[in-house]
Amino acid sequence: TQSTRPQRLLHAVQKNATRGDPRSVVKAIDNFCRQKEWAMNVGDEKGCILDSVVSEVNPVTVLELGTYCGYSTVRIASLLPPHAKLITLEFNPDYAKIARQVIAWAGLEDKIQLVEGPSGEWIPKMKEQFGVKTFDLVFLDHWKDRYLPDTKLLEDCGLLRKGSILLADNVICPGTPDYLEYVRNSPRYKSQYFKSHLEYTKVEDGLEKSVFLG
Ligand SMILES: C[S@@+](CC[C@H](N)C(=O)[O-])C[C@H]1O[C@@H](n2cnc3c(N)ncnc32)[C@H](O)[C@@H]1O
Ligand SMILES: O=C(c1ccccc1)c1ccc(O)c(O)c1[N+](=O)[O-]
Ligand SMILES: [Mg+2]
Repeated sequence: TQSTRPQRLLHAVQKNATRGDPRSVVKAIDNFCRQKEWAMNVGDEKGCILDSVVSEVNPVTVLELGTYCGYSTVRIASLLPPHAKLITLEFNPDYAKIARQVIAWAGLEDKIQLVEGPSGEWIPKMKEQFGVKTFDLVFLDHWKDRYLPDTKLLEDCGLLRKGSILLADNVICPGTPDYLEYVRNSPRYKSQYFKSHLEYTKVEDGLEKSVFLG
């Protein structure tokens, strides 16, 4: 039977990356996506911006919306301090299955909790199920029409505190116009755009970093 792209991406990790070495996993995926098959990981160019924001925030609690194969999950978790935790949400079981194996290859199971299911259902359960008070950093990278409703849900569930950072991928391509309008015009956020390119291409894209002001 024909393999899927996530399966081929996982095989490229198992073939080319060193077990327990997260940066080699990131490198192997970027090489696979540049040389063999494009895939919707945040990628190496926007990934460097992601790295700098993660290092600056030094978060203890991170929420990622949209795991896919775990590329950005591993990239973020590899920069977290010892007792920090990253919760990542993925509602496609086939993608989740691959991501668990990529995360295991990187040796980051202890820092990452992959939760299978839709963000709209799981965000309201964060406090009771995972003992989360608030998130220091949220990486939004799931379907683009969910960025705004899930941001409002995070606010309503009291999961953001003064200084929480939202970092959103793809605000230009494919684009998240309603989200962008909200975080750029709401008095409750201070936003900044980081110009870049759609992963593995020359098409313009960028990340929007928004600080919740409480
Ligand atoms: C662009 S991919 C994530 C890429 C990943 N962040 C990276 O950079 O490696 C988007 C993922 O979000 C998942 N997704 C979309 N909407 C979702 C939702 N409401 N809840 C959970 N997962 C969702 C999709 O199944 C898909 O795997
Ligand atoms: O929506 C797409 C998309 C649309 C059409 C074909 C392939 C992907 C996409 C493209 C780049 C991204 O960084 C990304 O996060 C996504 N996504 O699905 O969430
Ligand atoms: Mg993206």
